[in-house]
Parts: sequence; structure tokens; C-alpha cells
Amino acid sequence: MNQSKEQRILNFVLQNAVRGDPRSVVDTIDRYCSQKEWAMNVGNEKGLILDKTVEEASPSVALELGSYCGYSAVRIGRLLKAGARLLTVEFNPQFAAIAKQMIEFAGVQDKVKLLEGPSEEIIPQLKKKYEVDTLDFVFLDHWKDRYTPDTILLQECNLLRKGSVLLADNVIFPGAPEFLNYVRKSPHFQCTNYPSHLEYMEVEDAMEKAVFLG
Ligand SMILES: O=C(NCCc1nnc(-c2ccc3[nH]cnc3c2)[nH]1)c1cc(-c2ccc(F)cc2)cc(O)c1O
Ligand SMILES: [Mg+2]
Repeated sequence: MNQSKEQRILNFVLQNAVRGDPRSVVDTIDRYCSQKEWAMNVGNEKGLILDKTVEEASPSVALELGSYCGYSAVRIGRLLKAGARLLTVEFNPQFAAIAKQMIEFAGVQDKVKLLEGPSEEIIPQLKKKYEVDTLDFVFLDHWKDRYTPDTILLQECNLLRKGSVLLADNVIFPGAPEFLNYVRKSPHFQCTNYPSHLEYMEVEDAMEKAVFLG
């Protein structure tokens, strides 16, 4: 049975990156996806915006929606301070299996935990089952039509506190117009747009930061 693209990306990392070195895993995925097969990792250009936002937020507890191959989980995990943790949600079992191996190879498995299931099921479990009080940082990179309902769900579950930082990928391409409209109109969010490009392409894209005001 021929391999999936995600399996090919993982194999390329296992053969070409340095085990335990998150930077080499991220760079190796970017090399493969820019030279051989495009894939929907956040990429290095938007990845630098992600890095800066994570460093500024310096989260103790972070959530990622949409693990895919684990590229941004590794990217975020490498920046977390001692004792901090990232919970990353993936509902596609094939993607989850790849992401888990990517996270372990990169050596960030002590900081990053992959939760398998739909975000609408996992988010309401975060407090009780995963011992989360509030989230300091949320990276939205899953299905674009889930950004708004999940942002509302995070509020309903009291998972955001004054200063919680949401960062959303792809608000231009593929686009998340409803989410932009929601957070920019809401008195509970302070928004900033970061123009960029679609990963590995010269197509316009952007990330949106929305800080919860309480
Ligand atoms: O669909 C995307 N990302 C989402 C994957 C995912 N990985 N996991 C989930 C999940 C996780 C928990 C969930 N719970 C409920 N739905 C869920 C969906 N979704 C995506 C697509 C593109 C893209 C650009 C240009 C094209 F021509 C085609 C595609 C670019 C990007 O940067 C993306 O992030
Ligand atoms: Mg994305």
C-alpha cells in the first residue's frame, strides 16, 4: 500500500534530521515541503510570527488546535519554559500517529501532549480531564470553519483569562472571514493582523492575534 504524504514527510525527517533537535526537525520539514511536496505546515515565514507571539506570551499552558504532522507543536514546544506544557488536538488518526512520532523524534514529548479527537469534544474536557485552569496561549490551525465556534466554546468553558493570546493561521488563505469578523467586532478581544504568505508559496496569507480582554 503506497505511503501517505505525511508518512513520507516523517520518513524524510527520521532519515535527515537530528534526533532530539527540534530546530533540525522544523528545518528538515520545511526543506522537504518547499522542494518536494507541498504540505499544510505553518512554515517558516509564518513560523517566525508564531515564535515571536509564543515568546512574548511565555505561556505556562498552551493549546494548539490542528496538529497535522506536528510541525508547529515542535516549533512551539521548543520555546516553552521549564514546567510549561502544550496540548495539541488532532482528530484525524493518521495525522495524529505521524505527529506523535514527530514530537518524540524532536525530543519535546515531555512538554507536548497530543490529544486525539474533535476539538468540540476535547475543549470541554480540558479543565477536569487535563487539569487545565486557564489557557495562556491558543494556536488555531485546524478547520477554518471551526475557529469561531471553538473560540466561543473556549469562553463558555471559562478557559480564557484576561491576557490570553489567541493566534490564528490562514485568516486570508484558505481564509477564516467569519472568525475575523467575530473577534474584530467583539469588545472582548484586542486584535492585530500580521500579513504574510501561504506556507512555501507566494500566495498572500495572514495570521490574526486576538488577546482576550476578560
Ligand atoms: O486545512 C488546513 N488545516 C487544518 C488541518 C487540520 N488538522 N487537524 C485538523 C483538525 C483538528 C481537530 C479538529 N476538531 C474538529 N475539526 C478538527 C480538525 N485540521 C490548512 C489548509 C491549508 C491549505 C492552503 C491552500 C490549499 F490549496 C489547501 C489547503 C493551509 C493551512 O495552513 C492549513 O492549516
Ligand atoms: Mg495553517
